[in-house]
Amino acid sequence: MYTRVVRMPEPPDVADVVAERLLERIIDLQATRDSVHVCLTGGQTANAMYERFADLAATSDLDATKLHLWWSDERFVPATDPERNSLQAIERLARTIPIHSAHIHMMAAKDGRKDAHESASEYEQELDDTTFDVTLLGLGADGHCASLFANHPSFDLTTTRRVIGVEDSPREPSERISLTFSALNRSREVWFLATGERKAEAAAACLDGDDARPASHVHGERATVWFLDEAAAGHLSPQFNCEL
Ligand SMILES: O=C(O)[C@H](O)[C@@H](O)[C@H](O)[C@H](O)COP(=O)(O)O
Repeated sequence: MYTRVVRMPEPPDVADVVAERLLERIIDLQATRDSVHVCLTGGQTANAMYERFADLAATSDLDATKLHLWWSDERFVPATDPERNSLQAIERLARTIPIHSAHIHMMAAKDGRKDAHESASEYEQELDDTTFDVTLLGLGADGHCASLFANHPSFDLTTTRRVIGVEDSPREPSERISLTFSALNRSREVWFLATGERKAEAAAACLDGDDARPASHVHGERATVWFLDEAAAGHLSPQFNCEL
């Protein structure tokens, strides 16, 4: 298992490079597999990447029938609320990619019948023993990833639950559903995406293994790759050399 940093000049370069590499990886895996499982994230950096991925996919050999999409976290709001991470990703990806609706594994929306905890249990069943081929994660300026926040009950390294309901999130909206560390770490590769100076301190701390930051505890079984623009890479220790 290795950790690598890929540094690029500007935020659009992060979107471009991650989209190209993700498409290439999925197409490679599809040559030998009936299903490829990608776990998506919310956030502005990821949204820019989904736009780019959709553009590239339109003229690629991607086989949408073999692609499964999952989410690392969701904002627990009504189904049509544009704040939903899944809606933001799907509206961008579905522009060019005809993904099977049965392969779009969204977390439940708030419908007044089940709460976030019950919905988390349902997602845990749907997840079953899935291992993600690639898990994408945004990084909060406080070092959170998915909806696992520092100094908050969601930051639980010992839970055996794989999906949890999150209340009183320090970031709006306050109710969420999140994969836990045990589910996120069931990924062959974890790819963090972060841009902007606001993320620089957290990115450096996580790469230095600061235990107090949730994102420090997420690693791919094979690889953990941090895709950063120069601003987000501004505080990294010298061992994380430039590489594209
Ligand atoms: O629901 C959410 O808000 C996210 O899943 C969250 O974990 C996000 O990925 C990071 O906060 C980074 O977001 P940005 O890329 O927008 O800074």
